[in-house]
Amino acid sequence: MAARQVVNSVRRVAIFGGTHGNELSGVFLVNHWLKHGEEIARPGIEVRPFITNPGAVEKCVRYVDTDLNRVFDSENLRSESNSNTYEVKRAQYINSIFGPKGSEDAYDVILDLHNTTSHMGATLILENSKDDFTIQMLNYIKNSMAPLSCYVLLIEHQRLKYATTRSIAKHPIGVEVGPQPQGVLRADVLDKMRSIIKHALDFMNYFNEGKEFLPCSLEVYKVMDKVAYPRNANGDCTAFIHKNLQDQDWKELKPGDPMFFTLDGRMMAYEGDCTVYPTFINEAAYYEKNQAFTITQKMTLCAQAIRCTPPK
Ligand SMILES: CC(=O)N[C@@H](CC(=O)O)C(=O)O
Ligand SMILES: [Zn+2]
Repeated sequence: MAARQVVNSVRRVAIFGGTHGNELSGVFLVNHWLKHGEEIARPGIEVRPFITNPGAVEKCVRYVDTDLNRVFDSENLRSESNSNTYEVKRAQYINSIFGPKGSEDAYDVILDLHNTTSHMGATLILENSKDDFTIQMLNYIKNSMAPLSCYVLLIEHQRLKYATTRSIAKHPIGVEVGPQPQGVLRADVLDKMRSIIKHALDFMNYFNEGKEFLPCSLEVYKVMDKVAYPRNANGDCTAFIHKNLQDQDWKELKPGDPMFFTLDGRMMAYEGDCTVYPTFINEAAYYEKNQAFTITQKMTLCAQAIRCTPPK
């Protein structure tokens, strides 16, 4: 018989919005749920909606001093940390409520709501390829979203991984839906995000009720690299996303395919040595990070069956 993991029931869940203040689906959903909690209530689970970066939400900007979704590392979270930017202080506060990161007291699950200007559709972001509970949840959400596509981006990578706000939970999940311009709310994007949250909460409810989730496999796109914009000596971009690549997130990019164009009419091709799957193509927030798109490879993860510890 295949092994089955017995996991504790889910007790505390947070839904974060406004980690980036100009990504409005999460801001409006969380503010709505703060007033009308029935939609996200599930028996026996404390579900807490929370605006993580109110200063950035107020100004409708990504961040005030520094990107909140990059500062949840042990260095910044140490209370004696001498960085006292708005976001680092905020990170310490958030960690004191929903963490501490890596401890038994941390929240079980954090769903962090984001939007992208890229054509990524409904995307779930996974941080750990060995987290069977989360893989099972993402598999459930993906199947429940069908026939709508729902992609899973695995950001586990030695060099490229970043310290996210949600990473203080035992099971962190990023919800990334696009395309939506910064500071804009689109109904189609909001609907997708809202369904993802419904299915995530339903999964945790069924799990707590004792339902067994059988072994599963999940197709994910694993982050392999990022591609920078070509720039001149002044640091200005000299080439931009080619029209053949625009909106082609999750589709094959082959060596020789057009990648960038220059204003003087040159095309620059992708010169990797194998077919890859680009995503976060032309994400507005990544110009300052000098990231034109992310390169991923498709792979399949497997998770053992899971079942909740029976109540004593
Ligand atoms: C466009 C955007 O903000 N994306 C998120 C992805 C994530 O939450 O992992 C970020 O860069 O923090
Ligand atoms: Zn974001």
